[in-house]
Amino acid sequence: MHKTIGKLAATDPAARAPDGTLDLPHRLRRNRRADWTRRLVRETTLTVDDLIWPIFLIDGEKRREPVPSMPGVERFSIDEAARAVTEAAALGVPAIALFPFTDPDLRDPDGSEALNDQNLVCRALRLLKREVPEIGLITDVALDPYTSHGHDGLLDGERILNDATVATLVRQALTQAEAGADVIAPSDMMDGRVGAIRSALDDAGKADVQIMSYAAKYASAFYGPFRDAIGTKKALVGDKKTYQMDPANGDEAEREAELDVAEGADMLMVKPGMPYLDVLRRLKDRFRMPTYAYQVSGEYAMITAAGQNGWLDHDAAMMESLVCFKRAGADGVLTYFAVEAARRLKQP
Ligand SMILES: NCc1[nH]cc(CCC(=O)O)c1CC(=O)O
Ligand SMILES: [Mg+2]
Repeated sequence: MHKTIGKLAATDPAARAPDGTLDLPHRLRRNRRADWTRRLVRETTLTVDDLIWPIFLIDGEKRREPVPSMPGVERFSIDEAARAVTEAAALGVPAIALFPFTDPDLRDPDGSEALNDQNLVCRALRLLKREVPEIGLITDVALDPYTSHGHDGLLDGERILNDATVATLVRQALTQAEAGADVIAPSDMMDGRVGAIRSALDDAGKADVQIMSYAAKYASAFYGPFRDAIGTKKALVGDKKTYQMDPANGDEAEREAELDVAEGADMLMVKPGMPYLDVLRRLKDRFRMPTYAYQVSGEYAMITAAGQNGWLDHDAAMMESLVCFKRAGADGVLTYFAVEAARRLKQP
């Protein structure tokens, strides 16, 4: 019998046997002593079903163009995208998210290319729906790939116009749904856009199209490489702090999510990922919604660059980061590592 049950054994001198053995009733290391028991007590698992792969699109044919600040990530012309997405689907990745690099000549202050049903995203949607029907297609709703000033909304001088932007986003969402988007993902952070998009989709006979809301999207420095990838970094005038959230705020994330749930969001997202795991946990616990984390471009760049320098073990850091999203409450992760991670998960 342990003399010390209920006490802190190690601080009780009586608990120490003459040979120095601690008289411990609880030894948490017992469950960790071999691989089989570690597997048996594991609380969360990452599977390929948890992975959403964001990809970048460019115009042209047979083109794959590296993104310098995201080593290993390429922009695809849509024929190449079909090839890459076919491979992702074969690995079991359930969904992809599409982001266009728009020709600067097609960008204007109103982002009108967003409403063109022949734009890069719409053409990719139609091709991918035909060639890879088994994968889910998620599209980003926001104007930044299409505006000459790089903002997600319409500007009046330096002011982002909320309600006028929402009207345009609704039309962008309908254009994407018409072209074959399965999930509309508004990333713009305008107030009221989820409700407006939901009712417009329903009125258009698109009640089956889901909405994944970027409910808590922060004004983050970690989006830098993404803005390189879609070519908005040089264009962007000022910053996005009047619509994206202050990284210092957590309660406000709950209010953002609460409104999006009330407006009809099917899924919630927190973005960025790793520095915001507390926000993820709060939203999951409070709303019990399907909740996703976006491991953004800057997070990808950090892990990849440190791996390339030999400063950390790339694959181990990648897999650890992904399982930690699950532990923090994510139902899935948007990650540029999706295909690499899926390949690793396939290994015996
Ligand atoms: N609406 C734009 C958008 N959608 C996804 C990302 C960032 C994704 C990433 O960094 O990987 C951004 C960038 C931004 O808000 O400036
Ligand atoms: Mg909101």
